Amino acid sequence: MKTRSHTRKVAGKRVAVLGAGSWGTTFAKILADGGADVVMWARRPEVAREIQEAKRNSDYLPGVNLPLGVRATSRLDLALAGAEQVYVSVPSQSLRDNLTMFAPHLNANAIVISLMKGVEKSSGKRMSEVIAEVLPIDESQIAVISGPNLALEIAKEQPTAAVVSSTSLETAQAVASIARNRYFHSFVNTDVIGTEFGGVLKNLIAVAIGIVDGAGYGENTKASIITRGLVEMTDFAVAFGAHPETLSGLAGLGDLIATSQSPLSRNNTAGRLLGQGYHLNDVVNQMQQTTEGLASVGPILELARAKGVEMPIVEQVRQVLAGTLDPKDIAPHLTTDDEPQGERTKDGQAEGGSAVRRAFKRAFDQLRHGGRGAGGDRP
Ligand SMILES: NC(=O)c1ccc[n+]([C@@H]2O[C@H](COP(=O)([O-])OP(=O)(O)OC[C@H]3O[C@@H](n4cnc5c(N)ncnc54)[C@H](O)[C@@H]3O)[C@@H](O)[C@H]2O)c1
Ligand SMILES: O=P(O)(O)OC[C@H](O)CO
Repeated sequence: MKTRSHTRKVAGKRVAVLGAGSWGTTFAKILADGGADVVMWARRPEVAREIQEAKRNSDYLPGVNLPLGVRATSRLDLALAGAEQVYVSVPSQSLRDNLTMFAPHLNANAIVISLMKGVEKSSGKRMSEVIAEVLPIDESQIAVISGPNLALEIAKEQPTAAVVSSTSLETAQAVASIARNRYFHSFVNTDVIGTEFGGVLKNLIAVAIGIVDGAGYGENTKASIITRGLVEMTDFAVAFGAHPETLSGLAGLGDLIATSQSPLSRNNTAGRLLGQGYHLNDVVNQMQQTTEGLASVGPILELARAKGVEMPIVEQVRQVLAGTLDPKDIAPHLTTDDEPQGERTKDGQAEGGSAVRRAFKRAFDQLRHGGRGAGGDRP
């Protein structure tokens, strides 16, 4: 009953999904099943044709039938004509060039939503930053979506949730009201930095988990990397202005659990192959889909260094990728040799003075005073 009335409310909202890989196609299904009028843009005409005519995308979502209402084209002008919301899902390293192509066809008032989980390798910028730089739109017209969202599970309509984040709460809510259906629930927040970095950073920890898995280690090792990995994610994101509670929400811990545990994750799979001893080039050649974590390691470590944030797990992932560390030696969170007894050797409740603790206090104060800028997952 609730679903039907929601579907009526968003029926006819014209939206575009740019990028027809596994996530773009799955997201088009989410939107169409929520009642929106969806047109996809696929770079390759044959992919657009298969979606348009057979309602299938067999390269990326084998065995999945798309809703009859999903249309597809390889012409950007047709995909973007009249679109009030534009969801972008291309590999992060191609975003800037793609945006330049999108710009002339974009409605001036459209909301642009990033579905991506990478940073630009050359600049270290988040996807929403690249969008703000290239497109002639206001910051309040930009949103990002992140969470525990393995495409194939969602394409099979297994229930999950995500966070829609925008510096404008109104924009986040407008997007959440469309990107929602009986199997996909969208929460909102205004912590764009935390939401985006959550999605980027969990990929790196998922690669680490894959490496230890491939090297033959068991659940204790993986659990300790997940736990200490979350600390690294939180320290990093908070140093850049994120709210710590966002990192313990769907876009942080939630996505970290999903990505670290699932064989469906490309990041986890790439890590496992590295852990089994394959060379990075062979792994990249073998992965036929976007593996954002591999490109994010370098820029994230550079950003971390600039802020004085320690990321021992991500650093050792870099060394495994570079071939300078044997995967069997990856357990940085457990090593205490040559370390001063300081923040790095602590776990759990930090003592006064840590960045995380200060940020928690800030966020709590903001919440207490009804601040709209808080993170976390809100209905
Ligand atoms: N697959 C998932 O489960 C999932 C879930 C959440 C977020 N994401 C994120 O979504 C983004 C896209 O990932 P995906 O899983 O759809 O990847 P994918 O590899 O399945 O598909 C990528 C798509 O982009 C196209 N493409 C490749 N190079 C391009 C270019 N230069 N210009 C335009 N299009 C190009 C490919 O043809 C393909 O259609 C990534 O940032 C990823 O982290 C993926
Ligand atoms: O397949 P991955 O590793 O890119 O992960 C997909 C999603 O980000 C999981 O939320």
